[in-house]
Formats: sequence, C-alpha cells, structure tokens
Amino acid sequence: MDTKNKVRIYGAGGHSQVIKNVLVQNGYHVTDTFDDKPEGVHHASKNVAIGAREDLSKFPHEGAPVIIAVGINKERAEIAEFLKCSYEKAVHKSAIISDKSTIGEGTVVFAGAIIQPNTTIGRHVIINTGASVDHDNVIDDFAHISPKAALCGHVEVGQGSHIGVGAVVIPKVKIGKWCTIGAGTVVLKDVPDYSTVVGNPGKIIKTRKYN
Ligand SMILES: CC(=O)SCCNC(=O)CCNC(=O)[C@H](O)C(C)(C)COP(=O)(O)OP(=O)(O)OC[C@H]1O[C@@H](n2cnc3c(N)ncnc32)[C@H](O)[C@@H]1OP(=O)(O)O
Repeated sequence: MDTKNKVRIYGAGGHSQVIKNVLVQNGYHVTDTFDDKPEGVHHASKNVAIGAREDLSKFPHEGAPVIIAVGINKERAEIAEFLKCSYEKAVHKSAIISDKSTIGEGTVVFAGAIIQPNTTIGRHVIINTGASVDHDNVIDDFAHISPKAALCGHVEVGQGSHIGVGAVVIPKVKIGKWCTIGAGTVVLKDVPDYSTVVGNPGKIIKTRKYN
C-alpha cells in the first residue's frame, strides 16, 4: 500500500483536532481515526473506529504511520506500548525548530512553539502552542510542555512529565520522571520523580507513583 502523505490518528478528542489541523495544513491525508472509546468523542471527529485496547490482534498495526493523539501522558505511553505501528511527527509551519535539535517519532509541535539549538526531544512528546524550549534541553519520551511554558537553557524534563501552562523553569534545572508542574509555576530547583510542584517559588505538594 502506498502510504506517502497518509497518516492515521489514534485518539479523537480535542488534542486530536489540533494534530489533525497541523497534518492537513502540511498536506497529509488522515485516512483513519481510532479511539478506545469511540462514543462521545469530540463533536468534530467523524467515522471513528475502535482502537486496539479491546482486541489487539484485530487492530491494523501495519499501514500508514500513526500519531497517538491522546493528551494524558500515561495513556499515550500505554498505547505506544501495545501498538506495533510506525509513527509520524506533526510540526506546525509556524514552529521554529533549530536544525541543531532533534525530535523523536510520534512527537507533535504546535503553532508558535520554539525549540532552540542542541535540544533533544524524545518520542511521543507534546510541545504545545507557543511553548519555548531553549538550548541544550533534554525532554524525555511522553512528556508534555504545555502552552506558553518556558524552559530556559540546559533544562531536563523526565519521561512522562507534564509542565503546566505558562510554567517557567530556570536554567539547569532537572525535572524527574512522571512529575506534574502546575500552571504558572516557577521551578527554581531540581524536582524528584513523581512530584507535583505548584506556585512561585515552586514547592512539592505531593508525590505519586504510576503503576
Ligand atoms: C491545550 C491545553 O489545554 S494543554 C493542558 C495544560 N494543562 C495545565 O497546564 C493544567 C495544569 N494543572 C494544574 O495546575 C493543576 O492545578 C494541578 C495538576 C497542579 C492540580 O494538582 P492536584 O494534585 O489535583 O492539586 P489540587 O487541585 O488538589 O490542589 C492542591 C493545592 O495546590 C494549589 N494549586 C493547584 N494548582 C496550582 C497552581 N497551578 N498554582 C498554585 N497553586 C496551585 C491548590 O489551590 C491547592 O491549594 P490548597 O491546598 O491551599 O487548597
């Protein structure tokens, strides 16, 4: 099958609509949309097919590459674990990405985002609208940098961590894996794995573990 400029989307909520918009503007044809709960998805999603969770063997793993369009980091990671597909990236035309930086498969970069040089972005990451990821950052798989968040130079964000809308992370700070940084938080020091941090200056309010 000729899969050139064809892509499939796994997830049919609001986040999926943004990804679809980027893909269509970039000249892709979205051939299929899947969702594990196809009833009650976003009103703009049409002809949504059942995802792979119910019966993995029936899912068409082969074919056009997929983007996992699910905003919850933990769910995106679970889906990537059981799908055996190839993956596409979606980068909005207005995003500015240094040619000295790299972006992993399945990652999406939305309108107005900026990624400066020597930064490594992992797989299935979301760099959301207007996020600013500066030089020498390392953003691990399944992370989400929310709209207007600003990561200064040499920041590290661990696997599955969510940086909330408008959060600020000062230079050289390391945020562990599966952390949540609240909206508008100012992170001044390293954050241990599984922490939730809020406020200015950012303080840990809870620690949780995903199993
Ligand atoms: C396109 C898009 O939509 S992308 C989506 C981007 N989404 C976001 O950025 C959402 C970010 N989420 C938040 O900021 C949330 O408030 C969270 C995740 C931090 C809430 O975490 P929870 O563990 O549920 O905390 P909870 O709501 O119980 O609040 C605990 C305390 O922290 C405070 N708090 C919660 N969030 C914040 C915040 N962002 N800044 C300051 N304080 C906060 C609460 O007021 C509460 O204080 P209290 O104990 O004095 O009453």
